Amino acid sequence: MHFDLVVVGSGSGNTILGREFRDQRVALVESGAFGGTCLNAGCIPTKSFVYPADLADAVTRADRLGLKATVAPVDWAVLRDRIFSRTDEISAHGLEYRQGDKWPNLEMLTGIARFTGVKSMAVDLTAGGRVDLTADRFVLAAGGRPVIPDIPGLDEEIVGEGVVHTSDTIMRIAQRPDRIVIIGGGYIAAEFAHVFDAFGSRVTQVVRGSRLLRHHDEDVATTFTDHVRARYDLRRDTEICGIKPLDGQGVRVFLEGPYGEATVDADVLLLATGRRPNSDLLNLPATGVTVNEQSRVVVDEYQETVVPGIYALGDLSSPYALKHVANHEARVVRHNLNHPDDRITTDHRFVPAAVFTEPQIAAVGLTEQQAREQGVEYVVGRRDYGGTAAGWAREDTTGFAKVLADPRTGLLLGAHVIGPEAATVIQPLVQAMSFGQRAHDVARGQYWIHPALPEVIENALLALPRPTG
Ligand SMILES: Cc1cc2nc3c(=O)[nH]c(=O)nc-3n(C[C@H](O)[C@H](O)[C@H](O)COP(=O)(O)OP(=O)(O)OC[C@H]3O[C@@H](n4cnc5c(N)ncnc54)[C@H](O)[C@@H]3O)c2cc1C
Ligand SMILES: NC(=O)c1ccc[n+]([C@@H]2O[C@H](COP(=O)([O-])OP(=O)(O)OC[C@H]3O[C@@H](n4cnc5c(N)ncnc54)[C@H](O)[C@@H]3O)[C@@H](O)[C@H]2O)c1
Repeated sequence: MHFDLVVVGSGSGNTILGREFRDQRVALVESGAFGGTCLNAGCIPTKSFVYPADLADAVTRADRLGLKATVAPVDWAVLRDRIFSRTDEISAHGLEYRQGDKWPNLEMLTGIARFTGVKSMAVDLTAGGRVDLTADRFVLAAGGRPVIPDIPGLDEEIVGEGVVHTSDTIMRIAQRPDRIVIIGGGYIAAEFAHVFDAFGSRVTQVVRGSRLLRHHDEDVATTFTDHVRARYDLRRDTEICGIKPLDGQGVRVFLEGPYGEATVDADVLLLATGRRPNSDLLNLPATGVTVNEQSRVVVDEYQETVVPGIYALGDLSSPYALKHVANHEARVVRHNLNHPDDRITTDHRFVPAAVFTEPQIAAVGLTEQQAREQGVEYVVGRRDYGGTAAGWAREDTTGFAKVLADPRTGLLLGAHVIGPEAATVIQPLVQAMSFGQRAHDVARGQYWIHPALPEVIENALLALPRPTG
């Protein structure tokens, strides 16, 4: 079969195939659940667990506000089914839509794609059999998957099947675990530790280093780590020496840390030790597409690989494994496929990110450590949520906003927020950086609704010294 365009991956890749492609012969290949990670096992289900977890956590801590309240035992199955009944339906409808009458020019192939030669591909169909195809152009949007760490006693075969899970399977488990061990100190670990702790599980989190979220600004990471230590059992500077599934009784985790050797028994073990691109599944050398040291597909500023006509996007190629980045790159690729003589470039200048944990964390631009390491001159403005009326209302004692700016121009270099609704509160700073607005202009050139949370941003901006240039 020959196609004008083949898209591999139905996550962000699915958004490529708009109405402009109705008169072309196109194929969409997907090996897993239609709609990709964000819909089926990523952003959407996790945040749908995080929101009720935020509510439960707020109730548990409401006594500081003078409110006596408790959370009844959480009905995990009800929560889980509310979330997945919606996402599974969206996934099924997406697949039906692509298979249906509205797209007679589209071949929906369910199976694993791999290159067999230059611009030729085989798809091993899930239902059995194989389809061989060629195409003028390809979009590779095959995403990534969890890394399974090398731990003595951990057989990859058992991951997802009972007691050992990754983010791919943990949200669909039959019941809420009474005890969970989470390995890793990044985004996924932080978000699930919050969810399970808020729902009443006994959480033990194991990290190799001394700080959680170590790529974040040090002040934020330290504040968050201290907050977590007071909330659940955090084992820092600790190695996992082995695991042993216990017969029908969960799992035993062997640890070695500053306190010596220890064991922790749990009903469930969650591996949250990073993700890797799926580039190894595509047999890329057959078509000449290259990958870098992190196994990410190499693309230029147009999202094109070294092979003309083969584009890549999202977690497969991007240094930012974030859905808003994959969406942006997909828009760039779609434009460039449609306007080969007037292509646009990807803008990765100011990529924001948020960790939906408690307290929420959001960041954009340089951390203070990066500014120092890169020899970038900077000044800092920092203000606590507790110094604003909205912070008083919440009795907030941990949150703050911190901004870094160029001392001469007053242009923002970075922003870091930890506290209530940080992911929303930071947005004016993403805007300011994207449009080249100066810190003092942002602070004083507009009204800030009183008494609302973004006043912490206004105050942090005003805490910056006046630019000298
Ligand atoms: C638990 C979790 C929470 C997250 N939360 C957030 C968040 O809050 N905010 C945020 O911005 N990002 C979040 N992310 C990251 C976000 O989900 C990803 O960045 C985004 O989904 C990547 O989109 P993509 O299109 O590149 O890949 P995907 O959505 O992963 O799509 C790739 C698709 O390709 C398919 N595929 C792979 N190989 C092949 C092959 N050989 N043949 C055919 N099909 C193939 C896969 O089955 C998959 O469906 C989260 C991720 C996880 C795991
Ligand atoms: N809110 C969001 O935007 C969001 C949420 C979840 C995931 N994501 C994306 O998914 C990516 C993957 O998330 P993640 O949390 O798995 O990765 P991560 O890179 O954020 O964190 C991985 C953690 O695992 C630790 N680790 C790695 N190997 C280990 C080992 N062998 N033993 C013990 N610890 C080990 C690392 O030190 C680190 O603390 C993120 O980087 C992010 O881009 C985003």
